[in-house]
Amino acid sequence: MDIQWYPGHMAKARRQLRENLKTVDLVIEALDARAPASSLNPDFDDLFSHKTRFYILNKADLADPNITANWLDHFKRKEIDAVSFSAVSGNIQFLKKRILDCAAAILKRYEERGMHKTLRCAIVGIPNVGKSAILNRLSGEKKLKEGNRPGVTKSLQWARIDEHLEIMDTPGLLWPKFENEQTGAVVALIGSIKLDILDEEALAFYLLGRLKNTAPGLLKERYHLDELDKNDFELLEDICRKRGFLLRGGAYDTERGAKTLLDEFKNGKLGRLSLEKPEQ
Ligand SMILES: Nc1nc2c(ncn2[C@@H]2O[C@H](COP(=O)(O)OP(=O)(O)OP(=O)(O)O)[C@@H](O)[C@H]2O)c(=O)[nH]1
Repeated sequence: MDIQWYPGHMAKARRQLRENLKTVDLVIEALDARAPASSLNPDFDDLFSHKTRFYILNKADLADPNITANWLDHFKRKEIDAVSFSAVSGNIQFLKKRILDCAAAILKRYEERGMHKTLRCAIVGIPNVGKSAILNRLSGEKKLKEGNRPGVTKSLQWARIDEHLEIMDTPGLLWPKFENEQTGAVVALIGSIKLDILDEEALAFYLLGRLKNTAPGLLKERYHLDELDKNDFELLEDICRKRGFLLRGGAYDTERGAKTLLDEFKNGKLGRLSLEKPEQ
């Protein structure tokens, strides 16, 4: 798989974001807790080099909780303020407090100057990590459109959370070229690239290879597989057999099998799984 994915609207959104940065006190970077390394846009180091940054490892409900805890330790050691969260089930008051705590020094400076200023944040991240979902939870309203596919948010938009906090939602931003195939595959697996531009079967084989090693029990259980000691194509055929995915003439519909495996992983149907550990 040779993945290159940097559509024009992202370049435009990046430009607009840069132009609006003056009005932003704190940058909140939403990562996918299942893949904090690959969902960390390396371009942000340059874009936000002069800003205070705060990481939210979102979709923690889908990730392995022990591995997420290791990631939080990892960021703490690097002196990066980070929190794990689930926009589906997380405690929103806790998240709000952590954001305000992270910006305490900024707020103190405003106070010292006699300004009682609302904290202005931008929430940024690669597509589909849950930026709009987090914002909707924070504001207590479903103001912003969400969708389990990349590219739902198209423009910058401010949302007032309360008298202390305003947050700007931003379109998902990737970077022009993935440094290796693995990053591209992981970004695709968490749903941040439109899958129709990829070879879905190749991605499904990659996922099967990973799951065989990291979560054999969950894989067997979900697809009622008796044994995993086979090549990835045979495993995909086994999944098709168990699900009854057959083409006319009796051949296995591996395209459908691949699509199903990828969708079920993306939506957390296989259980709580992480694709990356900090020590890797
Ligand atoms: N399970 C789970 N699903 C989540 C969570 N946060 C968001 N989602 C789902 O993930 C999908 C993407 O969420 P969005 O809020 O649209 O993501 P986004 O980062 O704004 O996406 P773009 O507009 O493409 O940049 C939606 O289907 C959400 O309901 C979470 O913490 N847990």
